[in-house]
Amino acid sequence: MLILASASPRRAELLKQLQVPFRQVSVDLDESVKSGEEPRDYVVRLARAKAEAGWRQEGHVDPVLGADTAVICQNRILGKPADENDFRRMLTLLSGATHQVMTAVALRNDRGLQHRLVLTDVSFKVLTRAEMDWYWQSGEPTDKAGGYGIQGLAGRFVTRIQGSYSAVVGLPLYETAELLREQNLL
Ligand SMILES: Cc1cn([C@H]2C[C@H](O)[C@@H](COP(=O)(O)OP(=O)(O)OP(=O)(O)O)O2)c(=O)[nH]c1=O
Repeated sequence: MLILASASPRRAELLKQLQVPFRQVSVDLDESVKSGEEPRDYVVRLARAKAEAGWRQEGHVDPVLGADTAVICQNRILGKPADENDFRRMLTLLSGATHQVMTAVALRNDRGLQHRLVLTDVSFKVLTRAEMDWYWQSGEPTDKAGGYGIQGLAGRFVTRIQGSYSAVVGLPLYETAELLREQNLL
């Protein structure tokens, strides 16, 4: 059975849309950025590392999917906010601007390790202080790259998206289906 190497409930929900049976495991990884590493290299490296870690952890038998999402603004990688100040710093960068969401998905099986990288542009309205306060109070930002979730309350801040909605939420469905089909898993 396919394995999703992710603790994210959102990724599991998205993968269900592909109607392939899977089980979910979590893997523990160092997610720090290497010095001088380009954002796209970083998300690809992490997605591949998650798939590889799952493959090793679960005994090199079942195919394993891993994914990683990062929000890139002014060539800076915004991870999950460490605290409220960090959240405000991130939302101030995103306010009234267009940023890029990078999601990589990787599939490891006995034939090797494949991946896809998906880039999506997301534009935000100008955010007021009151909107930032309200959004922080909701509790939603804490576990999300860039400090927001497009699928939740922050949906109202998004004026435009160009690319893959499912990739922004955490798992690009078209590209994941493509990877699975190539390996005769779909
Ligand atoms: C930008 C954005 C991110 N996110 C989420 C997707 C990811 O779950 C998370 C980015 O962190 P990740 O480190 O990619 O993933 P994760 O730690 O949640 O799960 P795992 O490593 O176990 O697979 O932010 C949203 O849910 N909505 C959004 O609009």
